[in-house]
Amino acid sequence: MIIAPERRSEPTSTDKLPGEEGCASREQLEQQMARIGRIGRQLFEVADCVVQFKDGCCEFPAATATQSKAEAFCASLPVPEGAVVVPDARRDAHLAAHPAVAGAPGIRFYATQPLRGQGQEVIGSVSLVDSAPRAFGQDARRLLLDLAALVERELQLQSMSVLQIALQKKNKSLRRRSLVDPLLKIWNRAAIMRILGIEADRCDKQGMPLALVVIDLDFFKKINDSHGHPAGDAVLVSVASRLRSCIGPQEALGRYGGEEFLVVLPGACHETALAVAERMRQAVAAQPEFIGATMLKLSISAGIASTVQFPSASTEELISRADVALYAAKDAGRNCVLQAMPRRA
Ligand SMILES: Nc1nc2c(ncn2[C@@H]2O[C@H](COP(=O)(O)OP(=O)(O)OP(=O)(O)O)[C@@H](O)[C@H]2O)c(=O)[nH]1
Repeated sequence: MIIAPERRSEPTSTDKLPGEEGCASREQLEQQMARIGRIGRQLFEVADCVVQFKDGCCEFPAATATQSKAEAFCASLPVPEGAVVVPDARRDAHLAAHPAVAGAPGIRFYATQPLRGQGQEVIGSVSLVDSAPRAFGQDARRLLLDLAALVERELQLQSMSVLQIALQKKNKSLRRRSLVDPLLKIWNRAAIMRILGIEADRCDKQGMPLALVVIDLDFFKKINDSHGHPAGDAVLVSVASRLRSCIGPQEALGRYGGEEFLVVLPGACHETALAVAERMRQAVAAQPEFIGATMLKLSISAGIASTVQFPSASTEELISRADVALYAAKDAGRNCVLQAMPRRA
């Protein structure tokens, strides 16, 4: 499915395509971890429940400047490979001399459960800290294991979100590539036709006119023949950019064929379309193009058709009417704009 982007005139990398919503952020993860901390505190009736991660293990900060005393205490200890329970830190050979145990804030109880990544590697821990010693039986140990599993599950969801963001980015870039002409950076034929269809429906429903302009570069073959295809490409790029500068954000410019362009002007009657096409003609003719030291005078011919003149015409018929006008402009000597005329009965 081709999706018509919101900005019609100039497809840029900032154009938002539908379905490009964001995913879970680091801020969301921090909120989830804070929630786990609250659950842990309530569940175990401890002063603190700290979730922390080893450096580089996830988006969550390993340590912050604003960490609490309990967080600083947990961060100062190595993350163990298995569960550790210290009912009274004063009686623990490793912790008794720790400044946060020997001095303020006087930590007594400490229990920690490692968090594991999908490869079973230890990536962090969930720890309980309290200022009173306490017993920590099998049920409590089981519950702490469950809490750790909950955190691990949240992290898995987060990494899936990160994957999803990467896929969305890739998808967006693929979609963009399928809509934009790689050389001229304007809508390609499929995209401009899709835009024309959408705008024609919208204008019809809202009782607005719609006009289109078909444009062809004059004597382009000569440029290719005399200066080579790459020089011809450069001329096309410059012409596309000049044409694009003549339209507004709700109007669309696309490459209809080799050196043929289609401009969709929603809400425009044929006078407006004539003015736009004339502006484009002047923008191309006003300044010559240089290929090295060689100066090239460029010009375009254009044909216009609008639903004001052809109220019941399909989009295909409008294009074909504008095409006829374009060929009349070529016959009239080129470098001019003509509008399609309804046939006389
Ligand atoms: N360099 C380059 N040339 C292209 C591209 N697409 C189409 N062309 C060339 O555009 C030229 C179009 O030639 P013609 O259809 O004869 O038209 P023209 O020479 O512009 O003459 P008029 O339209 O009658 O004024 C052909 O030589 C194509 O090869 C492109 O992407 N790059």
